Amino acid sequence: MKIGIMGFGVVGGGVGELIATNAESIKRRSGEEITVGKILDLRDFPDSQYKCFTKDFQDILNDPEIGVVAEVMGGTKPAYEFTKQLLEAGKSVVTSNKELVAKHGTELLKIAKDNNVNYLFEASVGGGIPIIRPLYTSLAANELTDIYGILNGTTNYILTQMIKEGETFENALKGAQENGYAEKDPTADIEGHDTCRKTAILASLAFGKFVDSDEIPCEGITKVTLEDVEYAAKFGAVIKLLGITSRAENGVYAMVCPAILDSSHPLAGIDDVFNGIMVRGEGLGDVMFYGRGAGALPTASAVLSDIIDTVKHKDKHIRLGWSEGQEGYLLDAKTLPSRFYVRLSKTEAAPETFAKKGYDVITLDGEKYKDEFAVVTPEMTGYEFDKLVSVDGELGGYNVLGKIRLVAE
Ligand SMILES: NC(=O)C1=CN([C@@H]2O[C@H](COP(=O)(O)OP(=O)(O)OC[C@H]3O[C@@H](n4cnc5c(N)ncnc54)[C@H](OP(=O)(O)O)[C@@H]3O)[C@@H](O)[C@H]2O)C=CC1
Ligand SMILES: N[C@@H](CC=O)C(=O)O
Repeated sequence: MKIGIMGFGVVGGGVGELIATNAESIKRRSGEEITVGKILDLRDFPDSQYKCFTKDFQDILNDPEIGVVAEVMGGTKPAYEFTKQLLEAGKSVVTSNKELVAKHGTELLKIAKDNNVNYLFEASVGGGIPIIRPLYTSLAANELTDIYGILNGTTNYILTQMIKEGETFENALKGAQENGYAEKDPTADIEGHDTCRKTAILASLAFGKFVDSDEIPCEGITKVTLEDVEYAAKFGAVIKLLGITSRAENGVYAMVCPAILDSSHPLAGIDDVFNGIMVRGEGLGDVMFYGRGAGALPTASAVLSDIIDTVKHKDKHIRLGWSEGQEGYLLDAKTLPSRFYVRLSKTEAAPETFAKKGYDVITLDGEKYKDEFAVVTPEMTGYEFDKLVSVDGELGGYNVLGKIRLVAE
């Protein structure tokens, strides 16, 4: 089977490398030889081992020998149009492009079904971690209830570099970019949009109905400070960017936010570019998935697994997907109860007033911390917390310097 590759960047380059390096084992596992027929990219690659580059999409679309195409170019334009045309032309498409899957997955999966081909996206969540396929195969017998995930390699790498190596945010981000972890526009990583897209894909697949990533409440890591990290550590906890989704009787909850996790939490020890996904099911209990969440070869490994699957399922549509979304299906996450960490500047009054009200109070030693302290509120909804912290950023007359949700389970 000949494949096409659209986009020869970090992931596309990794796909090319893995196909060349593991040709024998890929042939053994898929049942036939897989070779690269054409590669679409805007740039030239004179030093590449491949000599089949084109700048014209029609060359891939109209090549009858190409049965599967890896769309690893990113973004929705022109990836959406290209994917649609390929599926309609009877070619399977595999992708790492979570933005496209989150936005147009429902339609593209339907087009794949109508044309008896496949649209697979294992690499779209968790980089090299197998998570998409387990959700619709190995775990298919379970009613899944909750998913908690560290889903973005870039932000987990940045947080780890800042906390463990004392690196600045800017330098840590630069490192993530140099390693090929970050999105073309890293705003998507650090502001949480990438985690949001992955959370939406997991929620749609696990609970069966489309969840729109644009509607998921989303906060990134840009407001997290090293001071917050130190208060969390004194409290026996760590800070991680989480994507969370849970099934309820009348819909699903989903949110993306920095979260304070007790250091005994299964996700607390996941550092660097690694991702971790905890899936909970009735009967099943908890299952953990762990591995490299970004980077050329880990992601290419997931893309290749989909290519092999499509080759093994030639002329057969793999049943996978979710139904259309529905107004009101995504429930209001602010109604969920939680404890909240708040960092406050100290004025003349003492933190004891909070202790008396049932708050945990955290103080840190040293000159740097003499004019501030932190509290952890009793459990309350997001709405109750919003009321507690006034619009001008005060809690009980103290200036709020930072606030982060605690995630207990
Ligand atoms: N990097 C990672 O670790 C992971 C990435 N992903 C996803 O995989 C996808 C690819 O990511 P990544 O490889 O990092 O991105 P890169 O930017 O490294 O690669 C994308 C490649 O596609 C090319 N390209 C873009 N638009 C076109 C076009 N219209 N026609 C032809 N070529 C085009 C780009 O060329 P040019 O550079 O000239 O724009 C570039 O060479 C994204 O959706 C990303 O979110 C998923 C998991 C992990
Ligand atoms: N930018 C993403 C790449 C993989 O999905 C990340 O850092 O996780």
